[in-house]
Amino acid sequence: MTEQTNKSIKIEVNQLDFFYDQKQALNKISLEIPEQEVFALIGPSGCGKSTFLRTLNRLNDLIHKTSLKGKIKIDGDDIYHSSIDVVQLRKSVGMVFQKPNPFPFSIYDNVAYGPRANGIKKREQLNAIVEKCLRQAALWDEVKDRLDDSGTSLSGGQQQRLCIARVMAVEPDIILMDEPTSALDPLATLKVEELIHELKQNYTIVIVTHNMEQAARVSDKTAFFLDGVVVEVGETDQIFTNPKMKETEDYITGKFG
Ligand SMILES: Nc1ncnc2c1ncn2[C@@H]1O[C@H](COP(=O)(O)OP(=O)(O)OP(=O)(O)O)[C@@H](O)[C@H]1O
Repeated sequence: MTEQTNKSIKIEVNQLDFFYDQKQALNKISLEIPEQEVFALIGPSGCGKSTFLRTLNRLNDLIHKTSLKGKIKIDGDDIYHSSIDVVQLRKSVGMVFQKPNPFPFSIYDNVAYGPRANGIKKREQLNAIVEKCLRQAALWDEVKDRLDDSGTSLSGGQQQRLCIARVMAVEPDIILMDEPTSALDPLATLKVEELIHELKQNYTIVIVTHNMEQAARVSDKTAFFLDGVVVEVGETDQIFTNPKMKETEDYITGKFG
């Protein structure tokens, strides 16, 4: 829940339109996402939440025949400007997917992969990064004696925390999460939610979730999407207890979606 409201704006989205070929999936989205908060995106299936999330690290660029209008600024820089290094952008805007997707390597190598790719070769340095990230991901105690085991040998919830550790190892500022707990059981979900709460001290987090209780539990601000439009955005408490728009109320009370 919100502790303070005077944080600086990390991500500024202005009049964003997004198209898959001729089909418009996002329509005039304008949002401000403050730093070191959790920002939830909710709305019925197909309303554009994942599309929006992927515009923030330009992952949609990889999809054929897509186009975009409007502006997205991160720390004041237009991330679609021709001078932007997209590889660097994706390092600073990490992503955790719906289904845990560890590499078929050891637990250690999953976390060390990004730092190694960035040129870090010294074993002690890699050891320190691996331990720090696994601790931050609240996984260290469960895996410290089996770092050489395959990442895929972990439980689903552990795999998702390993993926979060892997993202953190490249030192992003922003972590995007696309339904990160939808494949997890309630206990594993709780652990990941606790982790999200811890992580916002250091990161700006944008999370897509279908789980209304989860949005209410973990986020500071919430945007309600419908048919590619942001119908309402505000403090999570307000959205869930006193929504201004009828569509928001109908959705959060389960009347549709
Ligand atoms: N790769 C794609 N090519 C063409 N259309 C797409 C593609 N991905 C998404 N869409 C369309 O864009 C619209 C928004 O989809 P998106 O996946 O962003 O919605 P969502 O709110 O995340 O849905 P869900 O909650 O089901 O994951 C939908 O109409 C979808 O069919």
